[in-house]
Amino acid sequence: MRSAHTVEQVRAAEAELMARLPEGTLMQRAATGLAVAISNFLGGTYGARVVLLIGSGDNGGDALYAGAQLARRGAQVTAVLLSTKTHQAGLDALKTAGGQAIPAAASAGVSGGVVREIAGADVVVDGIVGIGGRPGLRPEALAVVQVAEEYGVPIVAVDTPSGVDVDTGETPEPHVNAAFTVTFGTHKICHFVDPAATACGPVHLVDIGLDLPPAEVQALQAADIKALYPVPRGESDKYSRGVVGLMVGSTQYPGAAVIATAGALAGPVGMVRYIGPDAVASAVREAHPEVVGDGRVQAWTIGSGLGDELDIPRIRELLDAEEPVVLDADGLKALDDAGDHVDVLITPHAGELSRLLGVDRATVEAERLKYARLAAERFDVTVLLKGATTVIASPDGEVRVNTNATPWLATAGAGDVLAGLCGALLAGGLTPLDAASVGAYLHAAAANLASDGAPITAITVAQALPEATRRLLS
Ligand SMILES: NC(=O)C1=CN([C@@H]2O[C@H](COP(=O)(O)OP(=O)(O)OC[C@H]3O[C@@H](n4cnc5c(N)ncnc54)[C@H](OP(=O)(O)O)[C@@H]3O)[C@@H](O)[C@H]2O)[C@@H](O)CC1
Ligand SMILES: [K+]
Repeated sequence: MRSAHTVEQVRAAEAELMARLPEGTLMQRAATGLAVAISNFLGGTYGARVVLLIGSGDNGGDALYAGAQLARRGAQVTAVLLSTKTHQAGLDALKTAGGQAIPAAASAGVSGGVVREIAGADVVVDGIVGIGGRPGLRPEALAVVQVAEEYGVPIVAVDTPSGVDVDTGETPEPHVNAAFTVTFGTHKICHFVDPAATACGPVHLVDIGLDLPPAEVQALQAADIKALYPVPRGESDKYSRGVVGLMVGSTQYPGAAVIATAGALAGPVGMVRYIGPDAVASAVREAHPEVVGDGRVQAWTIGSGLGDELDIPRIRELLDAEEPVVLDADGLKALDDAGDHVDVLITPHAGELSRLLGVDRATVEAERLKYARLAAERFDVTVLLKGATTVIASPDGEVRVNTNATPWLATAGAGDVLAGLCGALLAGGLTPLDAASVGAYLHAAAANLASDGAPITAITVAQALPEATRRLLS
């Protein structure tokens, strides 16, 4: 499991640990981890040209000490000082190791010397701000970051890409887009939640020995997902493994029924029931002869591809019944904030969530964590907000993210596969939070297998689910 803590939690853990250790120990641990990561990225340090962008705080201190270590191993290191305040001991260490420091600005904009240094660098290290920063980049920082972008020099973010909102993952202002990020002690929320997560690139975690409380946001990994998956036992039969009912697809969108059924059949259930118009049911049985009709189920998937044919009173009855429900796509129109929906999992994309909450789509895209949490609380449901990183928020405030998706998964019908699969996982006995976590993970893993760098269709994702599950469970 990967955990992301808030800045406040990190500060408290840091204070507690620093009180027991000689001064500067944590920064040295951070700097060593950073120097190793940069050296690995460069494939060695001798002769490499490294530019450090240094802000006024300890984030700059980390970069300066790491720069000193790289300089001692033969790198040519230049610190660009963005503030009149600089971590003095770090700067002294860099100079002692043979590095140099220059101020960022000339009278108008970035000095020619700084442009030349950046243009010739193999890597730029962003030590502008870390967890003490406010969103956005000040003009002098923005100007040097733009020089690095212009010359295509990769930027390594120290702890966090400067300019992002660390505790929310929002990016309301200009920020660094990192080739990768090296963070310390624990992940921060910006590493997991988009749009900031995308700005981080891959994130390397350096252990500095912090003792941390339960995390605000968690990203389950393969071993966690494996532990949750409902594997049948010797005494299981098709009913005890769970039966999922699908109320999806329509004469308008018959394909959604076929695709969602494929997702459900690849889940852990013993049986799949389909309820819908005769013509659609025939299409489903033609594609999947094992599917049966109406009867008792342990969970429902409702909504994918219902189009205008949705029966809102009937859906509301099912939402108020005992069986847990995955509510997707058009079915979301039946959701109201009056009922008790603790066993309901909704699977909107940003546009659908924006309609549910009455805010515009761009706002939801920009503040994904906030709006996933808000919907979970308002409707008393678990929310799986689809996207490059999926945010899953439960009504009791627990938040998880799924980070293994491929952009190729943005294809018509992929959401139907996910809805069918999540329904099967609910019927298999998982809670909405766990069903969403396992569903999002396997859906993305299947997409990666199916795609392997090429375009995919929803059906090929469903077809890859058994192999993704096999690899997970083996
Ligand atoms: N905690 C830990 O466990 C460990 C932490 N460590 C490291 O320390 C880092 C935190 O250091 P920190 O507290 O000194 O804050 P940090 O982010 O360097 O700078 C804040 C200062 O920057 C300024 N400023 C604010 N916004 C700005 C902006 N948008 N653009 C430009 N400047 C801006 C503002 O100062 P001002 O200029 O306004 O006076 C503010 O005071 C952390 O991320 C990690 O790298 C590790 O060494 C070891 C373990
Ligand atoms: K940074």
